[in-house]
Amino acid sequence: MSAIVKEMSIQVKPKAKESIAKATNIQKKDIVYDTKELNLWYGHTHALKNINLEIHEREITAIIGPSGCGKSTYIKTLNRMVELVPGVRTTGSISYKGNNILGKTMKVEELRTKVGMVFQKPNPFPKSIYENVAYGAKIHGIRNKKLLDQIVERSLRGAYIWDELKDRLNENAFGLSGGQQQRLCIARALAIQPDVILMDEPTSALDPKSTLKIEELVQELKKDYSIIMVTHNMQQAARISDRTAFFLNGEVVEFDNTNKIFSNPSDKRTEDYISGRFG
Ligand SMILES: Nc1ncnc2c1ncn2[C@@H]1O[C@H](COP(=O)(O)OP(=O)(O)OP(=O)(O)O)[C@@H](O)[C@H]1O
Repeated sequence: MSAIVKEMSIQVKPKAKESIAKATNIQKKDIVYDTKELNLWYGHTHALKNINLEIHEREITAIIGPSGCGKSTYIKTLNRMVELVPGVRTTGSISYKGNNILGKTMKVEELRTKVGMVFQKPNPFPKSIYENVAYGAKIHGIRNKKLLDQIVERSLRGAYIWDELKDRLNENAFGLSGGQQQRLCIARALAIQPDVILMDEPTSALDPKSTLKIEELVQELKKDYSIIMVTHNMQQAARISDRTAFFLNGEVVEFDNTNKIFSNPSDKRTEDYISGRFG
């Protein structure tokens, strides 16, 4: 086992034996997304190849792998955002709570009310803090001020940023720090009361202190939400996720409990990647 794998396993230890036992015994939870034989092409580029993955509810699933291996493409299929790219074609199925979201009968708007998304760079709207969080509710027709106030407070509390922002609700969101903006974006995602939160490298633009806050927040959120997080930061995946999928060249090389992936991966390519031998 390489030094980095060892170092990572030290981080996921502290009770190596116990954690491996836990790894093989991870609690059985319901499946939120069941992806079967998913293939995706951007024109002639075969970006996802025969993906089979089960995402479990109220867990953090990390998606890791080198640049260009299909991580973002995969999570963007889960809310069908990938279709915004012209010329995208898919085969296979992704079942969300039993319904194939790639099927013709799936109502995309309905799906997106269940699936919030947080991006790499915080992307607040050029509006007040309040308006940022109330936005989703307003476009769903909610006009009642009292109800909107409640949604804003509940969502900011959910993102653990209410105390910091409660006296600044009418200020422009652009005046917040990067870390605060990202937590505001998480609050905005929570405001639509989703089941699932997709996160595409949510901390890559943040300093270590803000990163830590987001990681703590994400761990709190998994009590109520299923979270799928793309990350380039393997220590982060090891620290906070329950399961990890390692993608390479559009394929899933290995998908397992995070403790197992980082302490005793089954595939040599996984070990090489987490040891820093490539990528
Ligand atoms: N809009 C697009 N049009 C054409 N090809 C695309 C598009 N988006 C991604 N691709 C291609 O699909 C493949 C997977 O890209 P994707 O962005 O999903 O990878 P990634 O693992 O998220 O990469 P990174 O870690 O660099 O963000 C790459 O070959 C990429 O060039």
